[in-house]
Amino acid sequence: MAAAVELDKVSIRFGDFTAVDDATLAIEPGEFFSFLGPSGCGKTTLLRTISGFIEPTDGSVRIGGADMRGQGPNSRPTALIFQNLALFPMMSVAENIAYGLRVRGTSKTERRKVADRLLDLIALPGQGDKRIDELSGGQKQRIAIARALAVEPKVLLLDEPLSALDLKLRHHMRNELRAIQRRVGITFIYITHDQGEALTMSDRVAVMNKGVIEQVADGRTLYETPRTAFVASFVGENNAFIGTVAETDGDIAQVASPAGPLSGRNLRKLRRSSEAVLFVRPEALFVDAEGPLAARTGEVAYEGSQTHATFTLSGGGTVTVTFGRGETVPEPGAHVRLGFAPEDAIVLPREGYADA
Ligand SMILES: Nc1ncnc2c1ncn2[C@@H]1O[C@H](COP(=O)(O)OP(=O)(O)OP(=O)(O)O)[C@@H](O)[C@H]1O
Repeated sequence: MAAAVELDKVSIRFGDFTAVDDATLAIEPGEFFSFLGPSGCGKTTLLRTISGFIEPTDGSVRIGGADMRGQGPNSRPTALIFQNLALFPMMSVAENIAYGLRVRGTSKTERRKVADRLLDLIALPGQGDKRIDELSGGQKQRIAIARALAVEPKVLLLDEPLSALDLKLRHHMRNELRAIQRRVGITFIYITHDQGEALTMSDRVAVMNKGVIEQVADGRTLYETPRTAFVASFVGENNAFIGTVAETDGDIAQVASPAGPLSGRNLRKLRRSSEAVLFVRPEALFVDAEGPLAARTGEVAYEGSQTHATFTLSGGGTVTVTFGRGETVPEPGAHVRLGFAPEDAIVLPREGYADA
């Protein structure tokens, strides 16, 4: 089967500015796929290119195997849901859902049937006669999804659809969206700058930085084996040590950093003298009398099952450490040494790492 959406060397330029640089990837049918990156990294531009509002400057977009060049948004098998949902307040819920069908000339009876079926799907059965302003934010969100699904797109494109909702509802809607996607079985392409959102919902995530797709992988892979310093710092919390590779030994590299020599997995096979960043996650650090890092305990925050503590390093800089239940957490002000297993740290090229 052809991929649902393929990007082949897609670049998008606005004058001299490159918003998307040489993007190549294939999104599978039925996949929940996210583009994740900070504001301005090119996510929306890429989504608008897939939906046909922008033509790529170079490269091509294929949907279901067909080249989309010259096809406008209305002739593509995609539907786009914006941040601002643009539901029609004067129409009932059912009329909103079936709006796209009315435009296509579908009969009233058929429209009602489709609306009722979609209301079941989004877990709002029998709500078709309500007015839009009688609904909660999360319900409106689901209506917008039902309205997009009514025209039976092959691919649903979602542009930060949860960003206007409060935190609790946003978390709830993550599960809802994922459940709806499983039920309809079509491809969802989701863009967000919220890594929690991307990681919890998606089969795979493309992490973007300044117009470049830096890594495409499932959430666990992004967290455990990031390919670039940007991905390591953007996905999940991480402690970073900038330095130079002093030695390599098999899969391990030692980085000379202001905090002293530190060892981690040399995933990108960096050679001696390469500029590097060693990353170690807060949960991989622990108090260790023999550890390489001399530190003074700063703030300690108890959060039930975990405790987060910050430490000021004697070589400069701070690190965050997560302690599990039952682990002894040093008192604020206490001088300790911290350590970690080299297998739990990653050494990556410094290139593109902003926090210099
Ligand atoms: N029509 C345009 N003309 C010129 N520059 C543009 C245009 N559209 C987008 N850009 C620029 O391209 C870059 C990427 O924009 P885009 O909206 O794709 O980012 P984004 O990752 O979706 O960010 P956000 O999360 O803030 O929406 C930005 O620097 C933006 O200013």
